[in-house]
Amino acid sequence: MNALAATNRNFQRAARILGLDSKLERSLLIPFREIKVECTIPKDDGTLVSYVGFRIQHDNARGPMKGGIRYHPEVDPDEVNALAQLMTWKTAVADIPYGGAKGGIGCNPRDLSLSELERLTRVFTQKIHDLVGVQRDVPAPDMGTNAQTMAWILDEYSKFHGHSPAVVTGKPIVRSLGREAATGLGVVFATEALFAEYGKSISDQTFVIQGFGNVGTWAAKSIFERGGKVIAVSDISGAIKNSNGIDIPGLLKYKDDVNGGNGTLKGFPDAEVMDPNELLVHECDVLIPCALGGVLNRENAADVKAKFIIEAANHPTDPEADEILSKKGIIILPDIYANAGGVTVSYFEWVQNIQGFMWDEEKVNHELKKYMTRAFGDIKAMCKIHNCDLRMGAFTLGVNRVARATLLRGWEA
Ligand SMILES: NC(=O)C1=CN([C@@H]2O[C@H](COP(=O)(O)OP(=O)(O)OC[C@H]3O[C@@H](n4cnc5c(N)ncnc54)[C@H](O)[C@@H]3O)[C@@H](O)[C@H]2O)C=CC1
Ligand SMILES: O=C(O)CCC(=O)C(=O)O
Repeated sequence: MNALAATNRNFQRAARILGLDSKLERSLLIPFREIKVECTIPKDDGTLVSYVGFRIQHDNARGPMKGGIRYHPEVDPDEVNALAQLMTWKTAVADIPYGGAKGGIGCNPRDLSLSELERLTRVFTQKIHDLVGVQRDVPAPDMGTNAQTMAWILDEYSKFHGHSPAVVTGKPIVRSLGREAATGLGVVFATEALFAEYGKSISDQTFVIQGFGNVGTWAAKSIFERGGKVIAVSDISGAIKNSNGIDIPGLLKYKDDVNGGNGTLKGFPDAEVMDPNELLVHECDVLIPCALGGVLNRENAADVKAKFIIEAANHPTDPEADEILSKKGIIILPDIYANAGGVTVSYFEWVQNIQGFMWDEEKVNHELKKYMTRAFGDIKAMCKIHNCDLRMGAFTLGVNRVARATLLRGWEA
């Protein structure tokens, strides 16, 4: 099922549970604005190459729209639309004063040099600068982008509008303490909130992680620091396993030492190579997808052996897989809650930039834990009211908050 159909289906199930009026339901589903731009840049050898960039602004009933920018070959309007919609429900679940948006460029960042990536980012910013803004739409990193990308956007945007640090979040560490780690650390705080219900702790569980980029590395590091055993990980280059637990600091150092920090886990000596397709169905307590959407589907769901799935990636579980996994009794912590740590710390960064005042990292992480724990309690309350699973608990929570804000603001033009 494509990403948009899957996301719409979850939204519609929540709308039905909440008994939303059909006109309100339709209005919440249609994006506020869809932007599609051509981005042509000269390559380093002087030849021209054109890419298509998107920014889909889904909803702003609760505040400025917010969400990452993805550089990936599979970026297309349906995928970005689904991701933008998920941001609307996610910011509402986290109860931060934002709506939802997402952007992306259909490109493979690994095939572009640093200077080509900079030119592409600047051209994209020139094309969208008058439609984003501190109180309008605030981008951040996602797959294939990082703090450097955000610094270029800030610089380019500021040429048009004056210095505007709060126009993007996830900026380099000098401007944003804690944001780089936030999604992965938030995933671990979310897991701890879930485990509290089951009397479990990170240190007595085994973990399998798909994707070893921003989210996967920080989740793995935080799990390792708490005594959890990461027994298999994968990235675009392949998958590795070690039933005694992978030495995560060693793997991070290995990845950093290869290719100036852009390395992969390929060739890491203290683990066995495994089939990446086997990784998702590997025997473990907790499976954490941290890469692409739709990786758990009707082809592999029946074979999943994990007891818990923590959705660090956006929409990693197809609705068909959701049904199969639920019937097997596997507990799924849904994306719009599990990976909300990133946007929550983005919110802290935005607040600090607007105030011109910087928090220390201890405060950032303390507040992050508070927000993640509170949101879990709010989701559980919805599960109890509507007698539903955690995904519908999170969706009904998010959709209800956005629907209430929409109705309070009124319909008149
Ligand atoms: N960066 C952030 O703050 C947030 C990211 N997310 C979601 O988390 C996921 C990962 O994002 P990031 O870590 O930022 O991206 P990233 O670009 O830093 O890392 C992605 C990782 O996935 C790996 N990967 C790509 N294709 C793969 C495949 N077929 N099999 C296994 N691994 C593969 C890459 O090699 C890389 O290790 C995405 O779904 C993103 O939307 C969600 C919330 C916030
Ligand atoms: O930090 C942000 O604003 C957005 C993060 C993001 O794109 C996501 O949560 O999927």
